[in-house]
Amino acid sequence: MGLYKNLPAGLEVVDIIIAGGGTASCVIASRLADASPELSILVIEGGSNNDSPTIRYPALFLANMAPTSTANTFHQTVKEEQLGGRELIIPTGAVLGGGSSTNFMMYSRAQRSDFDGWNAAGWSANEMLPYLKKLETYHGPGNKAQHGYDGPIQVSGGTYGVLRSQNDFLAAAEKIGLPVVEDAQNLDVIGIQRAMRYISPDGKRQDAATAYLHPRLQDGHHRNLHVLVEHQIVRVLFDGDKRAVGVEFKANPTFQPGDSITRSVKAQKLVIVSCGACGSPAVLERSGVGNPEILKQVGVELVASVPGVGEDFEDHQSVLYPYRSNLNPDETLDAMVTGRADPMELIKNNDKMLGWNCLDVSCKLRPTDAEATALGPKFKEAWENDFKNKPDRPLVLMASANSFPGLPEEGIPPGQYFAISNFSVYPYSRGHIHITGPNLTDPLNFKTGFFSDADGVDIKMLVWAYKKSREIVRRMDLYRGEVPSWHPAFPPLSAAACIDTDGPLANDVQDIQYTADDDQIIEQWLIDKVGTSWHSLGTCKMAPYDKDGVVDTKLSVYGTKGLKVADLSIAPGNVGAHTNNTALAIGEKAADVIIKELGLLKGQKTVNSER
Ligand SMILES: Cc1cc2nc3c(=O)[nH]c(=O)nc-3n(C[C@H](O)[C@H](O)[C@H](O)COP(=O)(O)OP(=O)(O)OC[C@H]3O[C@@H](n4cnc5c(N)ncnc54)[C@H](O)[C@@H]3O)c2cc1C
Repeated sequence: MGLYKNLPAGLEVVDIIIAGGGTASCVIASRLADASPELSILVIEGGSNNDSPTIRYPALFLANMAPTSTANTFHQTVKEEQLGGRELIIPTGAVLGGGSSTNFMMYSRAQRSDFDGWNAAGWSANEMLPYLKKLETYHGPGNKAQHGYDGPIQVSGGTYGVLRSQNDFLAAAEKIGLPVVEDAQNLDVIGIQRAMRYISPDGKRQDAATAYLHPRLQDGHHRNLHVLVEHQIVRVLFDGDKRAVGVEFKANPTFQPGDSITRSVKAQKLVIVSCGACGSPAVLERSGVGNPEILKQVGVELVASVPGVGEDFEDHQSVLYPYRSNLNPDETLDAMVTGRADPMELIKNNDKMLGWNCLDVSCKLRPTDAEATALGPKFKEAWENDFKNKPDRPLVLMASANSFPGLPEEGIPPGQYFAISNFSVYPYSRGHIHITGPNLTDPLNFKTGFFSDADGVDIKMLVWAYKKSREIVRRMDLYRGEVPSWHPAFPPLSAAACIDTDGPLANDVQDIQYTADDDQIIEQWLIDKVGTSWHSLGTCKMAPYDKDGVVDTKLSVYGTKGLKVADLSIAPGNVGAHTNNTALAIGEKAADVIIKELGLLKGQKTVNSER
């Protein structure tokens, strides 16, 4: 099997090197290996193999968020002045399969206007839909023409779900006029649906390493596909013609502390950087590709002046709100999260709850015109420019989770909780991520820029989301009040004050009337609490060079030869979705682009050659 912890002899020269072994990378490596058995491919992943129960069993996903976990990298930002000087922690996947191995498994696809808005030849929604279908075997409801039924990634409800809380949420949302739909993942529709997940019908996580790479590493038909784990890319190597000819890499000291040797491997045809939106800019900059001024400051010799590298960082900006409930212990993940249940026992008993991520409802929502107007003139202007005439564009995504949204060390009071996550999907704020030195150990200069938009529109998105989500929850039968320390601290006499109730509210629940003071309290709360949705993108944009672009529509890096970037960093605009699906689709599309460029078709069909 071609999976190694140390590079074996004989692999000093390959055809293609893929730097990073995450979501998009696993797709690209697998499709290229299918296209040509002669093509030698080496994936170099900084993290370990993904053979851990906390990855395989969906219900254990929060274990990967513990600060001691090696499955994620916990990037630290600079002090963000607009957030009261807070330093944020932004986790990204750091294991074979990348984010797809550690994410929360919410199945969610971008909207039609997202791909169309990228304005990139070959990447429109109609051109991307075949890739979205190719990657999945869909077990959910909806129009069959818009889903795939024989792809590597199984999308299903998994082995567990709580119908009572799903029905309760849907009914409460309908009471306030929100649209409930079968399938909000068909590119065109928004609304509230029973969640589908990257979980197989028999309850296993569907990460890209498990679904794409491992079967090929084991089937005996892909002998030229090689994967080196536990090694980090230092930089890409170029010849005098600015052609990428290989990479320098080192053992990751977390896994192999005694080895500090810098090694190199050569690529005869192509180097593909696929280290994610928080990793790819650093690899390019250490290689001499980036803004000349930044590279000069950090002592890296310039190879290609590409000022867009590391700019325009975007994420979805998020806050989670827990509520008390009358849910039963077998209706939440709280026992597992607090350590009251032993995961090893559940595994031994093949417990169905293991095939559950506790996120049962998924929502893509937008305000009415009147609600948009009530959020102030600047918000109204943004609404009219960017949302009003694009009815497929949600303002926020919301999900309901049957669990307390924290780790045991955060002191969860005993009980059964559910939580609402709210995040904005098209924020106006931008951040950046750059190196501060030429070495892997040099810290990053990373700023999310959350809530830094000049017109203060981003914060209003989350004000609207908070109020709307509370109105849904207050109409649910299982609602027993807010967990006050996790909600804005409204004064006790405010109509918005948190409550503790023994039963559901009476039938004729009226909307809370928030005062100007209440609104201010919400905004301050958001400044104090806003964090990541783990959906980083846009730092090596596919855009014209003079618009901060880093790659062209064939994913080739400007000013270089034989070098591509292929991961979520290339997304030139945000998506109204959790981002895993878009990363997988970028992988599928990138593979087709490369297969055609290298002339590997030999009678096989790529998606677009079928059209
Ligand atoms: C905690 C969390 C929860 C999420 N929840 C969801 C969800 O429920 N649904 C959803 O749709 N999306 C979710 N996402 C987002 C989604 O998983 C990511 O957008 C997606 O995985 C990004 O794919 P990528 O290929 O761009 O990068 P990644 O998958 O992050 O891959 C990058 C890879 O490069 C490696 N790497 C980085 N630097 C180096 C280096 N120097 N050398 C070698 N290797 C390197 C990393 O270890 C990683 O494996 C979540 C993400 C996280 C982190």
